Amino acid sequence: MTKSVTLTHPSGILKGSIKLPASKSEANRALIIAALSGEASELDNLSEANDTQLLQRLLKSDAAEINAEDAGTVMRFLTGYYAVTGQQKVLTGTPRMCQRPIKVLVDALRELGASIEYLGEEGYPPMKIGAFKGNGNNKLKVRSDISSQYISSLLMVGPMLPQGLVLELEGKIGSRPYIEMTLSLMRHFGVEADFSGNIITVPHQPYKAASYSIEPDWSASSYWYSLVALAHEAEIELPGLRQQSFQGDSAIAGIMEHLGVHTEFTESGVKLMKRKHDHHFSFDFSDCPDLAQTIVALCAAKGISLELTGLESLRIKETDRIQALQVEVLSFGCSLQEVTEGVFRLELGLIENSAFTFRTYEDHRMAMAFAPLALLRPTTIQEPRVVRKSYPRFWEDLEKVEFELTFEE
Ligand SMILES: O=C(O)C1=C[C@@H](OP(=O)(O)O)[C@@H](O)[C@H](O)C1
Ligand SMILES: C=C(OP(=O)(O)O)C(=O)O
Repeated sequence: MTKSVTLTHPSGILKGSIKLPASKSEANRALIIAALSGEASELDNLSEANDTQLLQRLLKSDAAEINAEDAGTVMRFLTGYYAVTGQQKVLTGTPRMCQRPIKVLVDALRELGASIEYLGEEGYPPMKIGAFKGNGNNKLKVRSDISSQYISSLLMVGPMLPQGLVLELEGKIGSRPYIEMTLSLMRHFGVEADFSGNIITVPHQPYKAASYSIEPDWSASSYWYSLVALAHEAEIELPGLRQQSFQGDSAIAGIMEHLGVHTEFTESGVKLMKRKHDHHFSFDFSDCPDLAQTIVALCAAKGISLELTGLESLRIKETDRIQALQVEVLSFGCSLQEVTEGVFRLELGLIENSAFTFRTYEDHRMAMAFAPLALLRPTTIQEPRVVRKSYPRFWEDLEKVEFELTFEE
């Protein structure tokens, strides 16, 4: 197992065109919908991300025990899929996955007529899924302030239910663009759905086979934005990204106008160029939680004071991301504190270290958010293999723009 990678960049000048991995969020929805449609859909540009490769394998597997590893979408989407198609499966994951809550989804599926039994702690994987008695209630109230993945999982199986599905979302709607992405892909595969106020209605109807080309991953693009912001000079092209995207993380383009990167949308994708940055930035990450780590690392490095809200879901992701950030920003002499409920402030410090070392907490985004700092100092990232979850070629792509990498076994 590779222990660490140390990165340096001799010139600080970045030029090149990078083929990003495809979005694992889009891919994993398209795979579930294609499996539910029962017809052959043509999915182009499926992600090489482990989360997508894993779901592809699991959907073909007839094993009784299914391991979703550390992939939230795989765990949540397969729970809905197996429950409503009545497949008898034991569904488990990594030790961390077994600490990520799933009660809201399981309660909703049980009301719809699913039989699901917890094999460990109530409310958490592993679970045993059994027969589906599909005459349950189809009008449900569901909390939407913990994870949008529960809602997406329910929506995708909605058209298969005898009476369809009506969801009333309760509480704040976190990660809303991911719910919209689910509905957009469902519509692409021929079903109608309505999202008005906090009510989502999905009538009973068949999915239709369709072809779909998965867009490159806007979340992965965020690391390239950060690299451009930290470089002396830069011109980076990211082919295939679309201005009209299903992905909420395309918000990175607007955010980075404040933090030192201008985006030009071209016929073939985007071109990133350096520009002046603000000295203070405030942002609500409720719609795009996966961008928070990139922005915290970048602002700490560039000395941009930062106020963040909408971080509630970060504590139950691959790691407790707030805690991980609080520890790692100490390398810059910075501190990340909750100043009033839900409001975090990054207090700036002095960068005194001659080199950086960052821990990654089994979280791909910790590795990729902090790697760009190698443009300032030699930077060591521990457990670099974590990137395989969403962006397995991340280290090779850095080599393409002349980073020098030394792996330690
Ligand atoms: O539906 C999806 O594809 C995702 C939804 C988000 O999770 P939450 O809804 O749990 O915030 C996001 O953080 C995750 O990376 C992918
Ligand atoms: C939170 C993430 O993934 P998931 O919840 O699907 O494991 C992520 O990729 O940042």
